[in-house]
Amino acid sequence: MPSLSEAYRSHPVHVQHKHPDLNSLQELPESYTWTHHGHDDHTNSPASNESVPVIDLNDPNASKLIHHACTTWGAYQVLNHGIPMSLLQDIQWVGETLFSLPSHQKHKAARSPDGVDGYGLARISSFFPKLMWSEGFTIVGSPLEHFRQLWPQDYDKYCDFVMQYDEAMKKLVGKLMLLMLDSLGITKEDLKWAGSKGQFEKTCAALQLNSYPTCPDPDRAMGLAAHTDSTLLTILYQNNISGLQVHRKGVGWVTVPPLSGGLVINVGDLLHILSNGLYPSVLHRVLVNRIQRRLSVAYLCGPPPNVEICPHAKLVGPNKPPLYKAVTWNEYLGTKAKHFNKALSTVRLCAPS
Ligand SMILES: C=C1C[C@]23C[C@@]1(O)CC[C@H]2[C@@]12CCC[C@@](C)(C(=O)O1)[C@H]2[C@@H]3C(=O)O
Ligand SMILES: O=C(O)CCC(=O)C(=O)O
Ligand SMILES: [Fe+2]
Repeated sequence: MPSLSEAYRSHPVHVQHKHPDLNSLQELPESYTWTHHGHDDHTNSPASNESVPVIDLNDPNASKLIHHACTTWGAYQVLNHGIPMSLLQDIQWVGETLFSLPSHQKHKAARSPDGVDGYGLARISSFFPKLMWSEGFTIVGSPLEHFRQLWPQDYDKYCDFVMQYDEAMKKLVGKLMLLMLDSLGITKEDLKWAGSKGQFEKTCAALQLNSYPTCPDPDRAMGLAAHTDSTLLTILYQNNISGLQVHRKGVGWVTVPPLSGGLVINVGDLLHILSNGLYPSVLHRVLVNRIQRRLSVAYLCGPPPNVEICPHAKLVGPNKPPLYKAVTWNEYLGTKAKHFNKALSTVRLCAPS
């Protein structure tokens, strides 16, 4: 996937590569101590019983439910999505095996500052004075070279699971894109890049495996700091351990409980742009715990290389000017690497009213 691999060439992201093995620390080092975020969640607010909607993709009202979820939360969970449970378990096993390798072995597949794939700290780390209690592995295209370093004997077994997961996710992206666009009043014929079969088969994606080891002082640590994804949409599988929270205006941080076989769908910045701000990208973060390692697998999906995303013609009009400039995913990743959470405002055409 040449486009994504080039995204950081002109904006290398320097994050500390030699970090301690989090699995062996008995105390939280100063460099991992965030100012007390006090788990400032929604429990005291009037809307405390609200949570991210759960949508059955076989529900005839799915499109309407998605519209509501995307305008209010920027996220929802899906059931009956067609991804076999066994595939979710296989990819979880790849993650578990990978992150259980000794530190020196994982570093053989380290991500380079101007590269996109490999093992390392979250690339957003460079924007924060403190380190996050997590490690990640990013895959764009084939993981073969890195997996050969990690598992010289049986890398092909791991590659197979990743390829199967990628294929299944691509199909789900097709379904979800159709539903999400339909929920905005846009058809596949309205988007040139929907592909000849209208199944969005040319979309680009990155697969991100995340591990959040058990933490000796979880209240003062941060697994993954608050961010939005740069994507059109992200499909997130979480093992059965809580930690993911989404931010809702007027409510605060709300935990997204893991559902057996469920997948979390996040609205990303490019869908925010395409929908002319109607579907705001969701701010989310991950907290850690003292008892069990948490694992997640994010399928970060964007448009094909060189496709410019701009507010869709059907969502602009005399009273609704386009709010954002046109950008390719690659250009936007560069902007994000430079401006992080201010990236969306740098591509905004007029100030929010
Ligand atoms: C395509 C991508 C989206 C992503 C940056 C990346 O190049 C590959 C990793 C993705 C990820 C996963 C963790 C959170 C995030 C903000 C990050 O630092 O790396 C996202 C990036 C993103 O959506 O901007
Ligand atoms: O671990 C999670 O639940 C979230 C991960 C995430 O936000 C990401 O990979 O972009
Ligand atoms: Fe994310």
